[in-house]
Amino acid sequence: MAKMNFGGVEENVVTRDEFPLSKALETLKNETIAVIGYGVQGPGQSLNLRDNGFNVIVGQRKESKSWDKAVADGWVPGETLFEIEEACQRGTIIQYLLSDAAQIALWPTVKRHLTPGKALYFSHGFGITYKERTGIIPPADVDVILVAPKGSGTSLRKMFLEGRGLNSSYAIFQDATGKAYDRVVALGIGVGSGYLFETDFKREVYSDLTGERGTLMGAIQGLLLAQYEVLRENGHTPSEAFNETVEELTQSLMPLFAEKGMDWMYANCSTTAQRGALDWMGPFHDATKPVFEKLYKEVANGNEAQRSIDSNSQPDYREKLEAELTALRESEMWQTGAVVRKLRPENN
Ligand SMILES: NC(=O)C1=CN([C@@H]2O[C@H](COP(=O)(O)OP(=O)(O)OC[C@H]3O[C@@H](n4cnc5c(N)ncnc54)[C@H](O)[C@@H]3O)[C@@H](O)[C@H]2O)C=CC1
Ligand SMILES: CC(=O)[C@](C)(O)C(=O)O
Ligand SMILES: [Mg+2]
Ligand SMILES: [Mg+2]
Repeated sequence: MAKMNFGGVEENVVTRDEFPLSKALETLKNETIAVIGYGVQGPGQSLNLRDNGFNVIVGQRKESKSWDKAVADGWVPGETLFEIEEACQRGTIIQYLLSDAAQIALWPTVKRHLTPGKALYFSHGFGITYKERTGIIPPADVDVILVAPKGSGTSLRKMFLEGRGLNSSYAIFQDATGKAYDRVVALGIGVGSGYLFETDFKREVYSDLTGERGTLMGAIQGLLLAQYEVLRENGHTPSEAFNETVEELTQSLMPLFAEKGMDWMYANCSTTAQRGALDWMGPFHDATKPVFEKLYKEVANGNEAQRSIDSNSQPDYREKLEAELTALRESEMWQTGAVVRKLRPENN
């Protein structure tokens, strides 16, 4: 494990140099990795593992679109693709990648097949951390481990195919076999992680729920919408409002701070922009910090988890989410976005 200095703070990380793919393959050579669920993370992780040469099978409900997708991706029914229960029985490592709500429903099935020495793997600290609400309490004689890619399974796969890697955190909740560390790190490398950083299940889920509700998804949606509305209410065209709010951000400025940091973005903008942005950073920070504090509290007290369990356990949760996403897609702002994307020269 390498110690790295992050802005003055030392952390344990695992890099591909110190734990290469060859070592991961050797570590897991006698294991059957059963990836349960073929939604977003399932395809990304299982396909990367397969392409990396691991012994991997998929478990998915037969009467589902995801089953058909798995077949289309080359998983063979009866050989590498099974009903969930059969995959759990065959796997020595069970990667539990159903939606967090479905993990509660299927837990009795999975638990039956957690015989001594197997490993139970999560990509989210949810089920274990909120165990009073989920009922997910693994037997004591299995390893319980986590690799949480910090991004969508779609990006995990795309970046793998581009020869890149998405960073992941890893954690060990229970080391029954003495092999949990090697197993978790080998799996983290195998699924296509960039580097791995250490966490525990609770810190993973608290930070993840905060991040996706915050800057990664919820906060950015709210922030962009607020600016777009103000520009529109003051007579600016959709084209101007969208370009000045979203297109310039994703196409010009975000790539700059992705490449070399926020200061690099500043250095490549006008001194007019730099002066104004540095001045307005403060008011935006002060206006949003209390919202982030409230959000973190709601995560830590379990309310956010309960809301998610309650809504995503309803039989029609997919239809309800889809209706909300349709409304978002059909809003003026994102209809404008569709046209703006179509007008990108590379899309013509
Ligand atoms: N979506 C992502 O990219 C990320 C997800 N995660 C975590 O990975 C895990 C999997 O998440 P996703 O891939 O988003 O899951 P998902 O919402 O795409 O669902 C995965 C699978 O669950 C199955 N499923 C749903 N309800 C079911 C039921 N009642 N019975 C049987 N199967 C059912 C679906 O058929 C689907 O194949 C979760 O713990 C999530 O928090 C972590 C990082 C990113
Ligand atoms: C993609 C990711 O890591 C998220 C936003 O946390 C999730 O999909 O749960
Ligand atoms: Mg996440
Ligand atoms: Mg998440």
